[in-house]
Amino acid sequence: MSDPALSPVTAAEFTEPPQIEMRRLPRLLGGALKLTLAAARREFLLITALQAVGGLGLVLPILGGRDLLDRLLVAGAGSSLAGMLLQGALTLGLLGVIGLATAVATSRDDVLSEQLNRYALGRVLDVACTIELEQFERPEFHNRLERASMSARIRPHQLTQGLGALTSAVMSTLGIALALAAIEPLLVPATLLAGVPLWFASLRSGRVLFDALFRFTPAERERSYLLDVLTTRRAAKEVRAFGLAGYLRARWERRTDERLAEIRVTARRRLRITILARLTSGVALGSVLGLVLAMAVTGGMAVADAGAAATAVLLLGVRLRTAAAGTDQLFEAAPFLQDLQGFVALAPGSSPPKLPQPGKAPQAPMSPPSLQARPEPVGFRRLRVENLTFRYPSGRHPVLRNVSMEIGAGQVVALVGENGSGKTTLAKLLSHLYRPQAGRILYDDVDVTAADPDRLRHSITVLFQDFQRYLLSAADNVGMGRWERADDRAAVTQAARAAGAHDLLAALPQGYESLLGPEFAGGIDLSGGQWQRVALARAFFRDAPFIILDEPTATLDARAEHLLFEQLRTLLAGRTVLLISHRFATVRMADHIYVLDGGRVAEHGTHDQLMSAGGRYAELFTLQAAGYLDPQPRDSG
Ligand SMILES: Nc1ncnc2c1ncn2[C@@H]1O[C@H](COP(=O)(O)OP(=O)(O)OP(=O)(O)O)[C@@H](O)[C@H]1O
Repeated sequence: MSDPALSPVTAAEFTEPPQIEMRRLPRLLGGALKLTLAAARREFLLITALQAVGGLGLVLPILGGRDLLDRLLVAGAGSSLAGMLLQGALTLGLLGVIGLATAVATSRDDVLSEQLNRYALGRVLDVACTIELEQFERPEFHNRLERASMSARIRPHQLTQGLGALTSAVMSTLGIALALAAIEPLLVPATLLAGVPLWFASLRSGRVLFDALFRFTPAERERSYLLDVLTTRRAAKEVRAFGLAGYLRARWERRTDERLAEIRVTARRRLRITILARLTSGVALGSVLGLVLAMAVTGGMAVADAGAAATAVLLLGVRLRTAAAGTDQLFEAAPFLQDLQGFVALAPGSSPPKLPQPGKAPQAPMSPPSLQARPEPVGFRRLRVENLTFRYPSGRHPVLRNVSMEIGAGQVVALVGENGSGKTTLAKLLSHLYRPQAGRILYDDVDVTAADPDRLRHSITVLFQDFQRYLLSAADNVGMGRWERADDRAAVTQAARAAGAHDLLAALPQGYESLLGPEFAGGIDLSGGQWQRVALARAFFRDAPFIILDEPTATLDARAEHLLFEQLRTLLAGRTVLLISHRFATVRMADHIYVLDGGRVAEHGTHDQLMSAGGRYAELFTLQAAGYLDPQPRDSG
């Protein structure tokens, strides 16, 4: 999705740091300004106006000060004290107003920061939620995602701070320049020239920082990963059981040392740039002050004028520094924002999923789940797969080669094969999570290989081996199978019953409202098999006509597994089921069985046909069955 506020400068794959060219800067800053206005128009305009008041207001105290000095020197003791006091009070009053404007601007800054953060992170989420799953297989995508997430958090705000500081500095510079021009116009361009080295330094320094962080993204991701392993509950028990904490910690420390070294080098390079720029700027400013002094000494300028001019030149110097601090921020943020814009441009045209409206009755596009009902399959009466070939982006060889199969609506088809033979991958293709490089998927002779996957997935349920454990309420864990009608408590309970999870969930302290997972206050953890029942309930609750179950009973106890498969036919009657399982006792009840071997279909048929064929299936079946039989008595002879 292209966001007008984040229109891409370039959406190319950034394997190299993007180049920021001077001619692109106005466009980039314009884009960033649009982003700010889209995210927080009111807050931004208010803050900018206050900063402008703060900046422009400086001119009056300077001119007021010069007037006071003039009166004192010219009129001496004869001048009116009351008039002078009034003028002094006015000047102080103005300084107060300026201070107030600045204070209010600062106080609104936190809100602005949060609004920008939300908006920019929202655009990052637009990409993360809608981009094809395949991108998550690519390290380059993760590098970009990491940078975009980091940039979204801090860079838009940094940009507005830079813009604010610059606006304020430009306004006050303008004010002081006007005051200086009233004294001696020549001094204005001479003083402003002193700002040029600072401006170039900002540009260069920002670039140096971005290049360093760009180079460091993969290492930084590794560091974050190690931190994650060391700090999350998921990994904590294995880290302890294997005594890995010290080893992993040392790796994290090493990566951190490398990062620190890189940051030191970068900081030194940036410091060199800054020192050089400040020296050049300081010399230029000193020369202007020398000129003022010379003019005063040679009588070219009155003493009061020279005093005010010197003050104005010094103040201008300070303002130029403030402006440089602004441009520092601006040019530091610019390449990161360009990178972010490129990432945001990756979002496909589809809109992000709609969120349920609080308090609004959820729409129910599907009929309430009635697991005993026999709805006609929505998608197909016959699904055909023709010569499917698929390779993962990071893989060297195809994982599936010329796979062809057929599934009739209402059938239970099983996929078996050894570890790594491609079963889960085929399930991912059939649920339209990935697109094959070759071959077709046909619904009743209609090629749906390139159809809108979101629409197709509406009629599919997939329960993966590594299903999610949502740290939400038990009811949510089930209801998220079809969030649009997650409030339908009767249906949630029905799905939980079908999956053998109802008694367990009803017995929790707050029943279905109990929070699952102990990471949040009041949360309760479940056993592996109990979690699997909840995941199965979620799959049932989805109530889709085509159900893909990848090892749905891997962690269920023998009784639960037996019960489930006893009931499966009844529970899922009328639905098409693709069942992946290593348990042949389960597989044998399928209408048709496909055996995968090294990414190819090695054989297929009914259990009886495959057993009579005496091929791979018969071999695996017999091997497993032998494990349940009494061992052969040892030959004592
Ligand atoms: N995301 C991935 N990127 C690269 N290769 C992958 C990816 N996922 C799986 N593979 C590879 O694809 C092959 C098939 O994996 P798949 O998960 O489909 O096998 P499977 O038959 O389901 O195995 P299992 O019985 O162990 O679940 C394996 O060699 C695996 O290494």
